Amino acid sequence: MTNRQANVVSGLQLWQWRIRANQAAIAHNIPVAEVDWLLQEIADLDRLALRLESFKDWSEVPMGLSLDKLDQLWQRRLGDRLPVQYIAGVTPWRNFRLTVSSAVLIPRPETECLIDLAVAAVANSELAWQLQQGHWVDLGTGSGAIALGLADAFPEATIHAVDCSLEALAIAQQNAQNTGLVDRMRFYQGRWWEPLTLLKGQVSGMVSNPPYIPSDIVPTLQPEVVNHEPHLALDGGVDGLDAIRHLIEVAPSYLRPGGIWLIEMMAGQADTVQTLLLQQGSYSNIQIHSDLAGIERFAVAEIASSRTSDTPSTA
Ligand SMILES: C[S@@+](CC[C@H](N)C(=O)[O-])C[C@H]1O[C@@H](n2cnc3c(N)ncnc32)[C@H](O)[C@@H]1O
Repeated sequence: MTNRQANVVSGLQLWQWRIRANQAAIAHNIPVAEVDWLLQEIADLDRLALRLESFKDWSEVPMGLSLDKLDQLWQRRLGDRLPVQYIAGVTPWRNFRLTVSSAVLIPRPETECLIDLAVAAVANSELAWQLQQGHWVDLGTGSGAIALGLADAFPEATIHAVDCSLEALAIAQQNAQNTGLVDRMRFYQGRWWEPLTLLKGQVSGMVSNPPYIPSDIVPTLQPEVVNHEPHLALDGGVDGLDAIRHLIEVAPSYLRPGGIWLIEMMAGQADTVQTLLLQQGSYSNIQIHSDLAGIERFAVAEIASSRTSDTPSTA
């Protein structure tokens, strides 16, 4: 987003644009709230000014882009279903305001739960003190959301963020700089665990939201997703479980005994993931957790000290 002071528009012009944008949103079945959210992000307008429409009388409203450019992008929202977060270039996630571009998945609200589950898993561990100050990894970091959440939740930990996309890593690093957490974060380009060989046997926790959508479902997703978000972030192979299977197999040689293994998955995958974890033989205390919509969305386990498996439970 460019400097807000570089573009100014009269309050009346912006008020007229907002009315047209609201009408178009309704006609295109897009939530009207997106218009005001976008105006808060790109113009110096707060909720009250928007609600009372007090900005209508302002001679100048500073904007991050020109009204023409804003309108062009809004037409893409309507016609191409470009996600509004890519227009604004930012999205809220936990207590962060994250930069996003079409190089990264827009971090989802349900993914926020991964951080709370990581904190709970540590709190319930006999090794809580060691785990919270050790090495944590976010595999497939995208915008860096999970890595930042971990850095925030575990102030004494070092966070290692991996992605195979250089463009995504650039965004993740920018977000780390913006939040002031960058000193405890490391970034690596590569495939899942591969760049982290030096950490074998030492990692306190792995958190990942890998691509998990079966390949034949990807084209059926809503146009905002399938036409604009990176397919590298979505496509999990024939049954959606390629990446999760790999993470189950390889993690035990990187995680320390008692280390936490935590992933996000898709509705319908929980039973298979639980079985795969059990069959692998290194995991104990396997639990499935639901998201706020009641969908079994997260799997958490720990590396058994004796490296033998345990009976699973559903939380
Ligand atoms: C579903 S997105 C998750 C992004 C972010 N962690 C989040 O939750 O919003 C999956 C991420 O995994 C990355 N990815 C896909 N295949 C990968 C691989 N083989 N190795 C490392 N990262 C990979 C993608 O580039 C993408 O950023």
